[in-house]
Order: sequence, then structure tokens, then C-alpha cells
Amino acid sequence: MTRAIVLVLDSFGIGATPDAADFGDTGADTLGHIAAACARGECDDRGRSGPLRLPNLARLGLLHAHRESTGGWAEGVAVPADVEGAYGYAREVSSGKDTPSGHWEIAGVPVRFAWGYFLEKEASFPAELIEGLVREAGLPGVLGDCHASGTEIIARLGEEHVASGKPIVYTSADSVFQVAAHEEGFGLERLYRVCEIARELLEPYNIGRVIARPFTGESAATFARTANRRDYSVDPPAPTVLQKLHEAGGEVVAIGKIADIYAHCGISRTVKASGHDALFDATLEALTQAGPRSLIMTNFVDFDMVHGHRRDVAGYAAALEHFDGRLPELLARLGDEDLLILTADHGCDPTWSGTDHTREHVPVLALGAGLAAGSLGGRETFADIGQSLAALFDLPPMADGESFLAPSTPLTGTASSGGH
Ligand SMILES: O=P(O)(O)O[C@H]1O[C@H](CO)[C@@H](O)[C@H]1O
Ligand SMILES: [Mn+2]
Ligand SMILES: [Mn+2]
Repeated sequence: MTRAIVLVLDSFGIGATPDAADFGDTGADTLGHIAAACARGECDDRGRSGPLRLPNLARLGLLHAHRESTGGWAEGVAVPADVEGAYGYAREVSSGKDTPSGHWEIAGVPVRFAWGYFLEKEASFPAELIEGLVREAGLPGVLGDCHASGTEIIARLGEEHVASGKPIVYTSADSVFQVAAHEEGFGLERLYRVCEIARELLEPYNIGRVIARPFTGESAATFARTANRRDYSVDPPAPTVLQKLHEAGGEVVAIGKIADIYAHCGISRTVKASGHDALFDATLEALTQAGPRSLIMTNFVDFDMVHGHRRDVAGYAAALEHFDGRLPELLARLGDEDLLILTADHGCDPTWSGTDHTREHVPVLALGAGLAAGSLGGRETFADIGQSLAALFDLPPMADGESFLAPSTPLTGTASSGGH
């Protein structure tokens, strides 16, 4: 029985990386700044109050990992006497601080090439791209064509979109082309079709993702994005550990956005769920069903999408506390040979300027598979996770990363005994 559960807390950074200055992110610290705001009483909102409480993540070593990353304890958060997990922090070698780069690097494949970006804040897209999209998708035109926050732009242009039938196109500091349209007025399937056409037209521009952003509501005051978001990613540049495991006969269960992020490469089964409770429930259910050689990977997107990008500090704190509160349910279901890894794909410091991601270390919290409790230190790349998974599943080593699983763990013995 060799099973791994990888939970990606989307955007949960634990302190700026050495190269953060290249991204304008010197001093960013998603966990540290949320903790400090809570300690100052600034997050007494929506049913939560006081210092940040993360007892279960702390037992796994989160606070120790954050201290190793930043040099200081997260303010006001209770530090446990004993840490039960192996903990560390990892820096990113990929060129970007976007979601696909982070996830692919976690799976052992860093993105060393430079993505294309739309850098202009206004009139962001080349005229021939928009002309092609209007022509091929039969559109009356487009709105937006700028850098924007997705919630702000539907409040600003949503009514004009509904009246005109022109979809809203926008981008950000990430390598993305996003299309927002009303789910009923414009039509969900039509929006997906527009995105598929855009995906093809964007081929020369080296853009990582096209994202469909459907919304509902009657007016600017009530427009709200729905769970029918869909991401159209390019394929990872090389086979990830998900693909290696899948091809070797293992089962890869992708929960939430995971399948979209990996462009459906190396996925055995996709489980869609919306909201952290549903994602957590789906993860528990998948673990109950998981066969002897399986990887369950879940992306908890709301940390990023609902709180990080929205610069909603109290909401981020509450979401972390809620996630932490559910962790014991998962820990209780883990077998001795199971490996649990908690990590993140980039930062999105909700106290930072703008609305974009922040270049940060991510936590690497690991439990099980014979790992001793204690520090894994600073890891040179997120790919150490992918390399560890390759070792766990007795796959050929990945080109990048160093495994943190000791060669003498019981699992290596299981693997070499030919049990699978
Ligand atoms: O502001 P919204 O639409 O949430 O967009 C954000 O989500 C995108 C993909 O994660 C990022 O590139 C960022 O721009
Ligand atoms: Mn992300
Ligand atoms: Mn994001």
C-alpha cells in the first residue's frame, strides 16, 4: 500500500524568496502578514477574532518552517511544544510565480523558459489577436482589453457586457488571457467555445492559460462568479511525476482544479468540487477509495481566488483556521505507509499592493512514510516534492529535485519487494 496525498493550499506562501526583488515582492509574507494583522486585532470579522489559530498545521511544523524561511515566528500564533511532522520551506526555480509553474514544479518539472505576458495595463492585447477572436468566435466585439481584478471588472463592465453581448477580456501579471461572460445571457458553453478559440489563437504568444470566468446576477451590485470557471492550460514541458506514476500503472486522482492545471496529463480520475469543505470532503472520500498505488492531489483554490487576490486578510485568516480545523479528519484516516504533503504553489500576500501573486517560499510539510519529525531545511526547488514522490512510488528519478525521503524508510523496502 503506497499512497500519497498532496494538498496544495493555493497561494499560501511563507516568506519572500531570495529572488523576490525581481518580482517587486521583497518582504512579502502571506502567513506572516496575516498572523500579524490578526495579532493586531484587524481580523475580527465574519465570526473570527483574535490571534491566528492554526494548531494542527503548527503540529505539522508550519510555524517552524515559516521561522526558518523568514527568521522570525509568525506573530501571535501558538507554537506547539512538539512538532510531529517533517517540515521545510522551498524556493521556486521556475521563471514565473503563476499557478501552473508552481504546480508543475511541485510535480518535478520546473518551467525554465519565459512565458509570454501581456504587459500593457490598457489595450493589453495585440489588435490581430482580438480581431481574430471576434471573427472566429462570431462576436460583436470585446470589452476590457486591460489588466484587471476579475471581480472589479465584472462590476465595472458586466452591465455593458449583458447589453452588448461583448465578452470581457482581461489579463494580469500572470501569463493569462481571461474571458468573463454572463452564464445565462451569453451562455456557458458559448463562453467555453470562445476560450477554446482563444487558446488556439494564442499559440504564437506563449501564454500559459486561458481562463473562462462565468458569472451570474442581475446588476453590478449582484454579479458573482460561479464555480464553472474553466482553465485551458498548455501541457507541462516534460512528463510530471503524475504522468510517470499514471504510465507506470498507478492511480492519480485530481481534485478541484488539479486536472485543468496539469492540462489533463497523467490524470486517472478527476473529481470536481467547489469550496474548501467540498474539496476536503472529496479528498477524504478519495482516500477511502484509493488503491494500493495512488496519488491524490487537491488544490484549495479559495485561499488565492477568494481571499489572496481580493486582498481579504480576515477572510484568508478564517479560511486557514477552517482548513486547519478539518485536518484531524484527514490525519485520522492516514495509514502508516501513507505520505501526506501540504504545500503551496506561490504566495498571494493579502496585505500586499496590487492584486497579483507574490514570489514566496512555500511550506513543505510531510507526514508519514517513515519520515522522522523535524526540519527538512530550505529546499532549492519545489521539485523536491516531485522527486520524493518518484522515490515513494519507486519510479525512475525525475530530472529535477532531491528526495527528502530517506533511502532506508520502510516504504523503499515495500517498493523493492515488488509488492506493486
Ligand atoms: O482577478 P482574477 O480574475 O481572480 O484573476 C486572478 O486569477 C488568475 C489565475 O489564477 C490570476 O492570473 C489572477 O489574475
Ligand atoms: Mn495558484
Ligand atoms: Mn491566483
